[in-house]
Amino acid sequence: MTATNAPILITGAGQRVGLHCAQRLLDEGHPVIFSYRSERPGVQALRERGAIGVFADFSTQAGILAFITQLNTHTQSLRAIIHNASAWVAETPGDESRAFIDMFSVHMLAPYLINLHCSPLLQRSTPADIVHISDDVVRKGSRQHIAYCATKAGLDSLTLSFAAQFAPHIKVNGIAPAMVMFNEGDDAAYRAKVLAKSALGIEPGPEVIYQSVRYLLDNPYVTGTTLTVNGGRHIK
Ligand SMILES: NC(=O)C1=CN([C@@H]2O[C@H](COP(=O)(O)OP(=O)(O)OC[C@H]3O[C@@H](n4cnc5c(N)ncnc54)[C@H](OP(=O)(O)O)[C@@H]3O)[C@@H](O)[C@H]2O)C=CC1
Ligand SMILES: Nc1nc2c(c(=O)[nH]1)N=C([C@H](O)[C@@H](O)CO)CN2
Repeated sequence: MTATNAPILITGAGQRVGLHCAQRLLDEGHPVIFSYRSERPGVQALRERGAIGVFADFSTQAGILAFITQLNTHTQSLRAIIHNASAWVAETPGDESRAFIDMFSVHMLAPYLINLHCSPLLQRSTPADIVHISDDVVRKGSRQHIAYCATKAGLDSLTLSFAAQFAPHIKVNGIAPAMVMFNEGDDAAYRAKVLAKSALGIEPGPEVIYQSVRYLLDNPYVTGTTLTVNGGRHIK
């Protein structure tokens, strides 16, 4: 059965990139289901536009499976799944394992279980896509975010495996951004340091990620690919 306008699921859409992409998908007429963990103004704003918010804490298997159960009460098909939810946590002395386990769970276990359990929903839509949002830092590693980088590298591996597993009906791709938007607490010195790392030297904002999502959803001949969106960090 081909769903005419099946919803798009985007995780971690309460703020920043996920919120922007959810808003843009709504702008373009897609029904949206989104996951959130904390009540934020963005969560209410999406609800007011008719999007369905589903609570999710992806830090445990139980939380992931509970989300999947809830999701299935809201829809019988999905046009796409965008795995955006993420924790960017540096190593904290004495608590390294907790951080690693948390980021393994949100960056790898959640996409893995959601893809496996929700592929039947995607099978009911044509076309159908999975998008994993990773990080350009996987390309060379990170001294300050070892566990974060390793778990994002695992997500890139899931892109390749699920692309092979789900072809030809479901396309599976990744997006690997470098800095697209700073965090509120980032001071001027940090911002200057980060901007100097790329050839283009700008803070582009979340629209560049939506443009990448749009390309992947609209292109029928791209799968198993991860788009680099990094301002030319690799040539600097
Ligand atoms: N911002 C940037 O410059 C860059 C971003 N990226 C990637 O792009 C994506 C979007 O980035 P950005 O918007 O900054 O992301 P955020 O840091 O704003 O995180 C997005 C959401 O993920 C949710 N989240 C975190 N941990 C969990 C969890 N355990 N369970 C459920 N939800 C969770 C948070 O929900 P809540 O707030 O409700 O707790 C948060 O709102 C991410 O995958 C990120 O790694 C990659 C490179 C650069
Ligand atoms: N979940 C998140 N992941 C990342 C963030 C973020 O704010 N949340 N930010 C970055 C930085 O911008 C980094 O790219 C700067 O070099 C990376 N990942």
